[in-house]
Amino acid sequence: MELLASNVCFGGEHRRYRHRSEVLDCDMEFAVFLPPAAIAGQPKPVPALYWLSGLTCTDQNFMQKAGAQRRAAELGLAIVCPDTSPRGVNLPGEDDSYDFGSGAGFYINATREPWSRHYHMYDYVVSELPELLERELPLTGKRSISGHSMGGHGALICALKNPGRYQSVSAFAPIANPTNCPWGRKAFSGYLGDDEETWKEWDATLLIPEAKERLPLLVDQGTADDFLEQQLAPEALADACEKAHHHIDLRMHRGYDHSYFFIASFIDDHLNHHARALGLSRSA
Ligand SMILES: N[C@@H](CCC(=O)N[C@@H](CS)C(=O)NCC(=O)O)C(=O)O
Repeated sequence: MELLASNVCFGGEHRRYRHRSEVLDCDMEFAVFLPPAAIAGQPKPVPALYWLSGLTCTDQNFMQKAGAQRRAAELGLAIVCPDTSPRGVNLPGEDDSYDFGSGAGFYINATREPWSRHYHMYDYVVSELPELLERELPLTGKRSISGHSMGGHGALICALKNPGRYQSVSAFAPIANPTNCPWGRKAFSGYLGDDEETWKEWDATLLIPEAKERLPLLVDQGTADDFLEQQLAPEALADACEKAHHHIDLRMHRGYDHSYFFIASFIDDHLNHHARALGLSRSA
């Protein structure tokens, strides 16, 4: 992997890299924050939080706007931010809308042509990227996962579908029941085709009853989020959890919207949640 940039930040380092992804069949860029412990004279391997961003984002939105580095540096936690879709693959229509194609990979594996040639973001974030980073960087191989909106849902399905792979999971304003909202239906019909049966394995709310591992879900949602009613439906996820006795801490925050101002306001709670599960000693 090729180092594109690095910035010292709270005694740690924010780095951007480019690499060739085999599962996406294109070059990808991603960002990593390494806490001071991982870059000191004798670097000590640290666990990693994978952050999946939402529609229109790159690896940079979270790194520049969430303000997560201060607490991550204190905790000794690395943060990995992948991009949100394959890039530069020149599929017809890939840049036509903000909620499909570039910037909108939905962290699923497309099965429908032409998207199936590149759009395997699920395999990328669950397997290829961690395998690469755990080879190349001082990471322990212990992982947690979180994200926002499309990426909040991505985090939920990555954890629900892979028992034992993550120590903890959380989400900000996830698209909680994508088979039942316009963003999700557009993406799933485009990437998976018209047979809605095939959509079910990619919907967190529908995966809850079958979940093999009972990781508690921490979900934060703003009440002034413009997408809350039409797209996000956290109550569908909470209902599914209640029926299946799956623990969920759904926190509704009055007045907060869908932006990174909301994420920045509560990111420390999420970092502490993950640090506890990862056994980091300075966790609150
Ligand atoms: N129509 C909106 C939807 C996109 C949107 O709100 N994206 C969220 C994730 S779903 C985001 O994180 N945007 C980038 C940012 O705020 O930095 C737009 O294009 O601005």
